Amino acid sequence: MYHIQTLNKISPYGLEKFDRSKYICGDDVQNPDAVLVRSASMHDMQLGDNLKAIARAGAGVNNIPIDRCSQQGIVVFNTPGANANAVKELVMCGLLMSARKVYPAMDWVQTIKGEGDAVPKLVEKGKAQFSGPELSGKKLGVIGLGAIGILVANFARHFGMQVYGYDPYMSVETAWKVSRDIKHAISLQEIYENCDFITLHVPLTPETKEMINSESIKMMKHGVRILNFARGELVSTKDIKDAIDEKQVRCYVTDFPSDELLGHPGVLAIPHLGASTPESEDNCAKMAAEELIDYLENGNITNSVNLPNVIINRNCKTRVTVIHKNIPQMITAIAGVFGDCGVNIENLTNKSKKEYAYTVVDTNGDASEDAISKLKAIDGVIRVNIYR
Ligand SMILES: NC(=O)C1=CN([C@@H]2O[C@H](COP(=O)(O)OP(=O)(O)OC[C@H]3O[C@@H](n4cnc5c(N)ncnc54)[C@H](O)[C@@H]3O)[C@@H](O)[C@H]2O)C=CC1
Ligand SMILES: O=C(O)CCC(=O)C(=O)O
Repeated sequence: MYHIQTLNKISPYGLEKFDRSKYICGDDVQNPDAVLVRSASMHDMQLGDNLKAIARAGAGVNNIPIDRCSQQGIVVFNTPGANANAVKELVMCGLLMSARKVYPAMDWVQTIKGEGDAVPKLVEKGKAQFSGPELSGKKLGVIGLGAIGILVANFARHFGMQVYGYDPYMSVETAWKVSRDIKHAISLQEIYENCDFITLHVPLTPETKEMINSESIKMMKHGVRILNFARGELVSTKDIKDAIDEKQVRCYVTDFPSDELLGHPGVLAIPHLGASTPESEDNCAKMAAEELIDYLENGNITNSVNLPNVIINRNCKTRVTVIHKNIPQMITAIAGVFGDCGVNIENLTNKSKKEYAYTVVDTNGDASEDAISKLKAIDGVIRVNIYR
């Protein structure tokens, strides 16, 4: 039996992918083979020797200790694009709310309850304080043109916005999806200096941490509106609050509230709802479950953030997979063990990702305990798995 520990509420649509004759799933599972997680932080968790994989039902993996996982041979998966439409739709809502003061206006209108026939008159009198600009004709800067950023950029054109996109790491494949009338910004400065609205869609990395700070805000247009549906740590809390107080920033919409931000005028705080739709929760859970199943049962890797993607049909008696450091002589050493044990290799695949590599060996022979011990003893080998 495989044991899957869930760390958050995971859609049943995903959980039902696990065949109950082979899998035990639950939040109380001990010593799991794999973990299925959404936003729960795993940084302080012990990663047991039996743990082979972690699947993040979502995009951001900053809640997972990736380096520690790689060192222990634990494959970390995410579900690229599976929640992008949900986030895009809430970003559109955020754009409108940052401009049209709908939220404070709805709060205010409740205060005139009980005024009887005077309500319509009071509405007409009171509404002036809540007027806000249209999006049409305004400039929107999208930072990060991945699964979400592209959808946001392409959709905002339908509001009549002029869209600037910035992403120095964009692949050619991704570039094909960007609408032709989106202006390709060649620097962040170009976005900061030109845009009335700026929306962040980058992962949290050492490079992006607090990228919105007093220096970057200084370059922006007076009265800019900033949206953050990516991660709270991308924006310096102190600097954004100061900039709002100085009216340099008109509104900050964030899906990542903190105590310091809640209640601050000009901050629209949403409780991390970007991906909270049944459709996106189903998509993410299904994709994450399928990734785990194919890895645990076949050693195939799809959508890993720390190891290369390797998907090979299994039509041999035995598959041995080796997670190892991406250093010279590894393939020779691994193949040598099979040769020394008199086992013929039918198929050998090796792929690498940065400092780590993955070798899949298919054979019609058997992998003896002796062979497995010898593989594990090779300098640079981190983990060996056998699939029969
Ligand atoms: N609010 C929510 O519920 C959700 C938030 N997120 C957050 O949004 C982020 C983006 O999600 P996806 O679009 O699905 O990820 P993605 O991986 O498809 O796109 C991220 C893009 O950012 C670009 N990028 C990386 N570093 C950059 C930099 N320094 N400057 C400009 N571009 C840079 C990458 O090239 C990539 O195209 C996630 O990492 C996550 O933190 C994602 C899903 C739901
Ligand atoms: O699972 C969630 O609700 C959060 C989604 C998210 O932040 C992500 O996918 O990066």
